[in-house]
Formats: sequence, C-alpha cells, structure tokens
Amino acid sequence: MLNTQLKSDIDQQIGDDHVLTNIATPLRADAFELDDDAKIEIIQKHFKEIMHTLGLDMTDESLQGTPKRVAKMYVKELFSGLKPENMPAMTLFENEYKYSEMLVERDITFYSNCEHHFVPIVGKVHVAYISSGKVIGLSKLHRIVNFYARRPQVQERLTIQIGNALKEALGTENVAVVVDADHFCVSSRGIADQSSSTVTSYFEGVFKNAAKKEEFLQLVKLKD
Ligand SMILES: Nc1nc2c(ncn2[C@@H]2O[C@H](COP(=O)(O)OP(=O)(O)OP(=O)(O)O)[C@@H](O)[C@H]2O)c(=O)[nH]1
Ligand SMILES: [Zn+2]
Repeated sequence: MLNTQLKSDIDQQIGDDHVLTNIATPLRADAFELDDDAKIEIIQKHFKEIMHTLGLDMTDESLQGTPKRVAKMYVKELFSGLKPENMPAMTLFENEYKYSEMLVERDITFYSNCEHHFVPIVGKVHVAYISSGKVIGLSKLHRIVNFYARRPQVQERLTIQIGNALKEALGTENVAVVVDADHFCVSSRGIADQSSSTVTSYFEGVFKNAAKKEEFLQLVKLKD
C-alpha cells in the first residue's frame, strides 16, 4: 500500500512554497513499454555500432561479448532504478522505544552515473530522520539511496529524490540528507580535478532549524 503510493507520488512533491517542484527523472510516457530483454537487445546493437565506429575489431574474442555485457549492465544494474517496480519495499515498525532523537545513517556508499557524460558518480550519503511514530529498517535507508542512484543522475536531483522518498516512506517532514560525491566527469576528463568533491544537502522540517542542522552535521562529522 505504502509502496504503491511511493511509486506513484514520489517523483512529484509539493515544495516549500507549495509550488509543484518537479524533480522527476525525465522519462517518456512509453518508458516501460519494452521489457528488459527487448531493451537489452536494442542497446546491444547500438553499443556494438559505437564500438565498431571507434574502429574496434568486433570479431576479436575479447570484444565480442562487450555489447551484450554493457546492455545487460545498463538495464539490470546501473539503470535499474529507472523502473518503478524496483523501488524497495519499505518495512516500517512501531517506534516502541519512543526514541525521539534523530537517527543518523551515515556513510552510505553509492554508485551512480552522471547523466551528462554517462561516467560514474561515487560517493557517500548521510541521512537522518526523526520518527513520527514509525521507524524504518536501517537497510531500507540504504536501499532507497541505491534505488535513486541507479539512474542517470545529477547530484542535486538525486539528493532531493532521496529526501522526498524518505519523507514519504516515514510519514514525517523531519528528514535531512547530505550527499558528498566524486564525479568522474570532473576527475577523469574535462577539468580533470581529482581532489574536489561535490556536496549537496536537503533539510526539511525541524532540520531547517539551525541547532538541529548543526547537530546532524556534527553527527556525520562533516564539520571541522
Ligand atoms: N549541476 C551539476 N552539474 C553536473 C553534474 N554532473 C556533471 N555536471 C556538469 O555538467 C556540465 C556539462 O555541461 P557541458 O559544459 O556542456 O559539458 P562539457 O563541455 O563536457 O564540460 P566540461 O566538463 O567543462 O568539459 C559540466 O560542467 C559538468 O561538470 C551534477 O550532478 N550537477
Ligand atoms: Zn558528467
């Protein structure tokens, strides 16, 4: 039930100013008309063409399997989070202990891909929430992060999608997210800076309050 709601609503949320903020990944209406096998078949064909165009000998034994491998990896792994049915099921529990402080799950490792260059974004996500009566299985926090990471992404959208999904799943406004990531489009090409990282944040509910924000940042040790 909750999951159905998540699937249908999660990409469109009412923002702070009650303006509809569209943070949906831009997908066409017919995005899921083809099944995974059909997508793999088509991507494989096109990827083989790309490799051929680069001048690679596609009869070479080591290269032959690459188009299929890449196609499968795109559909089943790297971009599996495009498919709403891959949204993780949420396990919620009663907050039996009446724990009322923030819960922080820090250093959640994620692997995503930049939608501008299709090269990796690798980083850590730190999330926090304050229970409104329900608590969530800790692994589900990781699964939500990974679901949205498994899409072609920009970091700003990834951050908001994770935050909105947590708010929806937990039925609370009190959610914070910080994403700290290395973009290979910045480090391995282009400007080729290997030492910078990109930090984005999402603070809703009580986390807009300076003291709560500070407490969260202290707990994830982003400060000092
Ligand atoms: N805001 C934002 N920008 C990103 C993200 N990932 C990559 N970019 C940037 O998107 C831009 C892509 O736009 P272009 O300037 O057209 O691309 P480009 O010519 O390859 O740019 P260079 O990287 O400067 O060579 C680059 O500046 C990237 O650094 C992200 O998650 N968020
Ligand atoms: Zn990029």
